Amino acid sequence: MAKVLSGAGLRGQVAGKTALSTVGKSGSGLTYRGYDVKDLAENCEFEEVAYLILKGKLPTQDELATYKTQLKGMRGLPQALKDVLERIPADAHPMDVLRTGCSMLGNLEGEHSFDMQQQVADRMLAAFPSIICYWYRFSHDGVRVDVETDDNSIGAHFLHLLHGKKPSELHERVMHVSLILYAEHEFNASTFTARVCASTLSDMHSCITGAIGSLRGPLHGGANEAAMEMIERFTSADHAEQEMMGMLERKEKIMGFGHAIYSESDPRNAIIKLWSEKLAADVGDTVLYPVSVRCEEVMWREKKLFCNADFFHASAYHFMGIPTKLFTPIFVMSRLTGWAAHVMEQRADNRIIRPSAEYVGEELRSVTPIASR
Ligand SMILES: CC(=O)SCCNC(=O)CCNC(=O)[C@H](O)C(C)(C)COP(=O)(O)OP(=O)(O)OC[C@H]1O[C@@H](n2cnc3c(N)ncnc32)[C@H](O)[C@@H]1OP(=O)(O)O
Ligand SMILES: O=C([O-])CC(=O)C(=O)O
Repeated sequence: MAKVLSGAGLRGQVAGKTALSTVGKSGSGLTYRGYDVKDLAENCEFEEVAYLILKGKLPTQDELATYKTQLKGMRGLPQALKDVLERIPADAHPMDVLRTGCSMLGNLEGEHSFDMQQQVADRMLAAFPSIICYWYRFSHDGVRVDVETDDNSIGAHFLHLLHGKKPSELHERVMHVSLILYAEHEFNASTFTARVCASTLSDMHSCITGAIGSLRGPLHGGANEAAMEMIERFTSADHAEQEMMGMLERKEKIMGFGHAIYSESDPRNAIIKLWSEKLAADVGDTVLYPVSVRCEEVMWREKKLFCNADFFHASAYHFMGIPTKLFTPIFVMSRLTGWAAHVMEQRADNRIIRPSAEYVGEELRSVTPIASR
């Protein structure tokens, strides 16, 4: 059954054109520049997909090697940015840290001309894991990490900085898959934020800073953290079922379920679920994965609501030892590619985005002098 795409929230309204992705249109559900996300997640590294999204085609072996070398060389952070990160308290939300980090980078290395847009996007792609881990390790462990690692991928760079050691092959592969799944999703709220900002001919850092703010909310990217906070309260699958039934009765919103566009499933879920299962076996988990599966069963049985991309990401990240509050920043490290490509697409065929509002306020009236009010 197709989802009714109308009503509030601009649902179902075409707000522009894109050649970047299709959501819920083709049989496969999600495509990036014509490639099925499942195909990409099975056969590619994240850097190949970033190249596809940002530069328009899948790279050759040589192009990929050059791109990865280029990104590796851009991992360092200017001292002024490190100084700012060191002043942000440990109890700040990491999404706020990234928002500030991105904005500060824009002050230090601004996009002075749109000719710089590719280079600016690549720089952010390389620097965001450094920003988040530099702050996290300094504020939590008192360590000033050397962010210029020689890791072969963005995911490995992130895990290495976070844990102080190179990740296993399994963890590096899961990071590739996760970053691929989160990379691009048409006119979702954060991407639309970036495009609105781009439509004023603003700079890339402003567009991305705004998008980070939109992604932070629990109805969007923040749902993976909210899902984790929920599932870790459940001690068994039966306990999960009992609690979920109560939440549904109380008409509470359950994070990690439902979608604005998809009607029956989110194609990213089956992929990350499989990796979560592998990671559960790897760490010998007997609680969190069965709890997650039961949540999925209950929500479908009771409400015909399905897991979106965020739900099984929660357990997968947890099994890799990633602290919950860093879940949504990983989403940023990936979606940055989609945001930046949408900014470029908007700029290439721009008209300022300025919709109209239906006025529901007072009729015209005159001002009563202040002494008589
Ligand atoms: C990567 C991502 O950003 S994916 C989305 C991540 N967000 C979440 O997981 C948050 C939880 N989910 C939600 O809040 C919603 O499903 C959204 C924001 C994703 C989509 O919102 P909408 O398009 O407005 O949802 P939709 O129109 O399908 O809702 C239909 C009904 O199902 C309910 N519903 C939808 N999702 C949920 C949920 N997760 N838990 C409980 N009820 C839900 C709605 O409240 C609505 O009920 P109503 O008609 O009585 O008001
Ligand atoms: O498309 C949406 O509304 C939300 C989403 O799944 C995403 O941004 O990945």
